[in-house]
Amino acid sequence: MTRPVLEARGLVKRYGKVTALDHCDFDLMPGEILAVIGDNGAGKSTLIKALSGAIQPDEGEIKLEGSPVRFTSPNDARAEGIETVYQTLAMSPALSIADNMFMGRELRMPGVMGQVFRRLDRRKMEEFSRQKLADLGLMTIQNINQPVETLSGGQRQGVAVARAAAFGSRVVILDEPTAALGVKESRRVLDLIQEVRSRGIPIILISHNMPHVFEVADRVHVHRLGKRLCVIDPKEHSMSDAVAYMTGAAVPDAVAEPA
Ligand SMILES: Nc1ncnc2c1ncn2[C@@H]1O[C@H](COP(=O)(O)OP(=O)(O)OP(=O)(O)O)[C@@H](O)[C@H]1O
Repeated sequence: MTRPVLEARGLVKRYGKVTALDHCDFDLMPGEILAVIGDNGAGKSTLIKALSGAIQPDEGEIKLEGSPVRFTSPNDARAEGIETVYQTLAMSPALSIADNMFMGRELRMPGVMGQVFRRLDRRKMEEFSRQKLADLGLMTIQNINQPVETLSGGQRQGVAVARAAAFGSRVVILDEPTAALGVKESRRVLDLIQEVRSRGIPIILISHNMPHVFEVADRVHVHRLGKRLCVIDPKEHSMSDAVAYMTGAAVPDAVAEPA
């Protein structure tokens, strides 16, 4: 049996009287795009926040490649190769694309200039960013020193996904990456997601957009009332099945377990 890259058992997260996660299980298999779908307030964002260290669950266990982990911040998860693009993009609009790519892990100049004077190695950072954006086919961005605020919504989303793909050596998590994007821009982001998967990096995709989910996902985790209701194969279920499961209009007859 293949071991999950990232797994969780019995996650519980309470906010006062609200139980956002109610003994939630989760499995992400190697090299897959796993979509997480569910109604508003079902607990999807809370789940990925727990997996990415943005919040700490009250109960339950998370394992990365079989070993228990306890992330106390997103930086802990990033250090383990788990990169997340949250719904709020967390970009600095006035800074350049290159600066945004590196936020929090800037490259310093070698020797005294870097160690004592903390001078950034801008040339290296720009070169790296240019290469990563080119690798992902983001050729529409002309100038790596362009402030992020001058980019279109789709290009910004592209930079955020490229940043996650560049540093997410184990897992890339995307919370609603195509929300608020036009048709063309969404297409670009969906292509990027598939490009990341083709490099062997598994992706968790949270989305309300069923056509997008059914186009790219290998498996679909249906989340309802704070827990995983079932995992379905999008080739064997229709979009209306998925919507019926997540809203409670129908109950799945078999719960598909990970391979
Ligand atoms: N910081 C918080 N404080 C209080 N309640 C919270 C907090 N974060 C989430 N919740 C509650 O937990 C529940 C799950 O929220 P969550 O954002 O995880 O749902 P979701 O499935 O991502 O929803 P959506 O699709 O609307 O983004 C909701 O009832 C929400 O109000």
